[in-house]
Amino acid sequence: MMKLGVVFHSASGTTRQLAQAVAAGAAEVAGVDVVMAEIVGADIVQGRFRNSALLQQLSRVDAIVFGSPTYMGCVSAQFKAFADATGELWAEQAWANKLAAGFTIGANLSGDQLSTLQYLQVFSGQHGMLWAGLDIAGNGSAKSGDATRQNRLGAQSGLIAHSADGTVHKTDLITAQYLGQRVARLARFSASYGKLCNYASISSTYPVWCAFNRGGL
Ligand SMILES: Cc1cc2nc3c(=O)[nH]c(=O)nc-3n(C[C@H](O)[C@H](O)[C@H](O)COP(=O)(O)O)c2cc1C
Repeated sequence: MMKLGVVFHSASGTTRQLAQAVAAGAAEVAGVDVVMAEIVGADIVQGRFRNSALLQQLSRVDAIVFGSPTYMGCVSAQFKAFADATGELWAEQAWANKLAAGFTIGANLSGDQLSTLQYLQVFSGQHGMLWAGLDIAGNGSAKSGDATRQNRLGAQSGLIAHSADGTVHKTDLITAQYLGQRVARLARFSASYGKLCNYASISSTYPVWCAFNRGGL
């Protein structure tokens, strides 16, 4: 059984709704178990994230989707406290070759959410993780040609969402669900065809990778 973790912080609930949608999408993929890990303020003592059980849980998953609201153009302080607490895991590269992806939400349409996604991508890179973005062209699903117009804000390095009033847009939830499903499928693919350990092994699995991208797997 593959395991996919969804790690997120949410103060007023919108990021949590996206996290739940990511989890629901991942859970649709057969053979994938979802581990929800919420970063809460009580786990931060004198500025330091202290929930070692949550960190241990993540060492056992095959893929992690990170979520944070955009605060002042980056992740929230609570998410950053969690990230800083992974320093020892970084030193051991304990999360190397796990898949990673991310999502964020802001109150403004262009409220610097991309900067948050880019931080999540750099954070995953520091851990030697393999980043998966969205394979949906902006404002519409090229894959299915459906009418839901997924990825309405057009970011492809991950999901960017927007809520002006605390209500999460239906399309953002559908896109979050798709992101969870995609990462879960990639994790299962990676397990079936051997670990994507380095660039060389990615090259050697390239034909299979293409088949996956065409929806063949
Ligand atoms: C301290 C603070 C800073 C924020 N900074 C930004 C920002 O830079 N860009 C933006 O679009 N929204 C910003 N927001 C709005 C939040 O990102 C938005 O309300 C989000 O939906 C909150 O997520 P949550 O419901 O999961 O807590 C900020 C909110 C707070 C409280």
